[in-house]
Amino acid sequence: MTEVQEKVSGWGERWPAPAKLNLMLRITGRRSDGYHLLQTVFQIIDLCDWISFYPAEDGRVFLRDPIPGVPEQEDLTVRAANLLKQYTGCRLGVCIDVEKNLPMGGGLGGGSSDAATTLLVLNKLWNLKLPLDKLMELGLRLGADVPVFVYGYTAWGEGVGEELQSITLAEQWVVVIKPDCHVNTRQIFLAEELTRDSKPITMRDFIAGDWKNDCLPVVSNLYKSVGEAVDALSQYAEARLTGTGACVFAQFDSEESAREAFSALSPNWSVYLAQGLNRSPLYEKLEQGSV
Ligand SMILES: C[C@](O)(CO)[C@H](O)COP(=O)(O)OP(=O)(O)OC[C@H]1O[C@@H](n2ccc(N)nc2=O)[C@H](O)[C@@H]1O
Ligand SMILES: Nc1ncnc2c1ncn2[C@@H]1O[C@H](COP(=O)(O)OP(=O)(O)OP(=O)(O)O)[C@@H](O)[C@H]1O
Repeated sequence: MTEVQEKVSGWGERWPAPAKLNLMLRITGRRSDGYHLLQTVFQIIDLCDWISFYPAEDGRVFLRDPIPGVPEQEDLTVRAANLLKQYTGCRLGVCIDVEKNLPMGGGLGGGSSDAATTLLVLNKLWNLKLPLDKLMELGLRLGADVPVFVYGYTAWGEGVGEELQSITLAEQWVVVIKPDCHVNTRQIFLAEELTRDSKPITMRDFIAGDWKNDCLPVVSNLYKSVGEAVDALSQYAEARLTGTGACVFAQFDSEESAREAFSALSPNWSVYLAQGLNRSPLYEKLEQGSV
């Protein structure tokens, strides 16, 4: 494929896979299969992994550089591409190049977002024409956080996170601390002391400031550095846990106040400065129509 063809068709381009924050997370019950029923607000933010796709002639799906510690066949991008092939019978191949910026096991949903970007972009590049609801359904098979990234809007989520309704929020600045630990999502959901009977709330309650994350007590008990990060960030604004952690974040009304907290925390913590978005940057690129 020539350089010109790659540019026109979307092959070889860098596609964003943005992170999310769970602005609140209530566990309202448990399904018979053990999965937990949630109420959450997923806010997309502008921190991204970047993924490029290159045609592979022999029908093989492979990574240019596997992520250290993640076996290639378990990488969520490879699983997403293989799932598309299996579901559609498509015989094409792809080489996937993931530029990994988002921390793993941080509750920012990086692996899930990588999977969603792979589903959406390969649906175009392989000309599969699967509708959005089918891509969301396939995404759910890969993880509970994949559907919201396929959906592409900041959203209110229920069920296990697959019943989504877009909501428009202020695109506030956020400071995110990544404590020096990997939280195992499964371990948190298995914890006996986890609150599983929170009363469902309304969007209005959330807007009025009902922001609790039911996982925080369990996570900060098991991972001391999460509690320490909450204390450090609380000096500047109300600190919250995203998902099952480990990342802790706070929102700011101005870039200036966010930068101030970011600079003060940077010497001691791994910190990110970001902005909330109502629409995924992936869709902005998809809608530019280059593919
Ligand atoms: C905590 C959140 O990040 C909130 O956005 C998600 O609910 C977790 O989504 P995820 O990382 O994509 O998680 P998955 O890979 O689907 O699940 C990991 C494990 O967590 C447990 N799990 C996950 C989601 C859920 N609603 N209930 C669960 O009990 C299950 O044991 C599952 O085996
Ligand atoms: N492309 C990928 N990027 C990151 N992790 C991947 C990827 N493929 C597979 N994984 C596996 O998924 C695990 C969870 O990664 P992820 O970055 O999604 O964590 P997370 O931010 O805690 O997710 P969530 O908020 O959805 O719980 C990793 O520890 C890794 O073993």
